[in-house]
Amino acid sequence: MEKQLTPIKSLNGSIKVPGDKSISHRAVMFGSIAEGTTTINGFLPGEDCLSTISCFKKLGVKIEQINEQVTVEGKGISGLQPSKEELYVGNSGTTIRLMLGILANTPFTTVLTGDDSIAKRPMNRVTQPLKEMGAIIDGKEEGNKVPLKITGGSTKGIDYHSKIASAQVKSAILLAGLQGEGITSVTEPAKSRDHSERMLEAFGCSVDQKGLTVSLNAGQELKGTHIEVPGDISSAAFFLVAGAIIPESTISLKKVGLNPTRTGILDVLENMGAKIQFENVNSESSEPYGDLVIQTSKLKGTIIKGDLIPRLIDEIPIIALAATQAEGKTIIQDAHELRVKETDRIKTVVDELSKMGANIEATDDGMIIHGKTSLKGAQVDSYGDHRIGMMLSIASCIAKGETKLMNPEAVAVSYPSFFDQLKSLANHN
Ligand SMILES: O=C(O)C1=C[C@@H](OP(=O)(O)O)[C@@H](O)[C@H](O)C1
Ligand SMILES: C=C(OP(=O)(O)O)C(=O)O
Repeated sequence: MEKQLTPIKSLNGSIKVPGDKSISHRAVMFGSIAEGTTTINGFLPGEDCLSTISCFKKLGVKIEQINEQVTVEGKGISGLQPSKEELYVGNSGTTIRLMLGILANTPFTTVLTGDDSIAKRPMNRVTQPLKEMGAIIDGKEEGNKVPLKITGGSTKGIDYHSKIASAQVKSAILLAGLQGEGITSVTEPAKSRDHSERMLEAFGCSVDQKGLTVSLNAGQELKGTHIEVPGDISSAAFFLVAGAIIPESTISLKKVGLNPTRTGILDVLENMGAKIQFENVNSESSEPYGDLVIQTSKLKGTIIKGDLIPRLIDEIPIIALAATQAEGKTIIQDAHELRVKETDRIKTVVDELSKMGANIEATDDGMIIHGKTSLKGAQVDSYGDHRIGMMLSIASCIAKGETKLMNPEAVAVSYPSFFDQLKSLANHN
């Protein structure tokens, strides 16, 4: 598919961005291995989270999903049944990596696979520690690439020191450590998102957090509960940047998740000079949220590196666009992880924004952007990466002339209502 996009004069109004993707995945997963019923409100009906539902249904879990409402009838991890077919995770790294952690303790064999993008993404970051814990895993490149075949059993606790700050790695190991025997600890080099830790506690488990180490004891049972999913700050990010860079704009974003392990984008935008107001800050299901109001702002360049990176990893494509509209130089470093997302996001951001006239160069672990530049319409491609598709759509709003976006349908992975919400805020004349 392709989509013709035209410049927008201003963006004004209020929207409720869809539910948080990380929290929606976990609510379905934890509900599926819990005893009793879990109800979820605010679920993200994006393709990635629907893949998670489809995988657990194949493992025999009864799940009913109507738009943002989900009911999961959990029967405990021992209630999962072998799937007759392979589990297809689509485009979703979170689904495959966290499921591997869960399947490390099921006494049967499961085959997992995904789309062309998943086929390129490294899995040894989870399969290697899970093998050490006792799971039997085979796959391409010795268990680094799909399809992967996992036979679970009784795992043993591990004291794992991860080289990368990854919530997917941390969560997979903790989920494996919940069953079997012993204590499981994961230490990371910087703090990654802590939704699993918070939600495990909401499901009645005890999780210990000291500095960069998270530990839990095996033999804990999850109890079904109710989960309220706040809006996804990674989705809100597109409108935060759009509001800041499109003239005469004021956008109010309702009930956006404000977990401090996810709010790096707010710190960066404020640092760049963006005017953001916080309203109605509250908390539900152990996750803070609030309304955010963003106005057109004069931005300046900044440096983004170190411990900040895991707090905004998925927002870097849209931050790069903001940097093209900021006075001065923006440097993004320590972001090697971008190379192994849905696309190589250093390459796709630099290639596609360059086509639109940005002054942007790739480095090994990030990029350097010189602003402020006027962008021009061009033919650009999401390459099937939802975040690249949405970033380019926002870029088209400020570009001179028409932009043709190839593969726009990718946005449905995390934000099916993206184009409708953009339209609802847009003023073209
Ligand atoms: O745990 C999660 O829900 C996620 C963790 C991050 O990946 P890594 O764990 O690979 O950093 C992030 O990029 C992804 O979109 C969602
Ligand atoms: C990297 C992402 O997701 P995942 O790893 O779950 O595919 C993302 O949503 O930007």
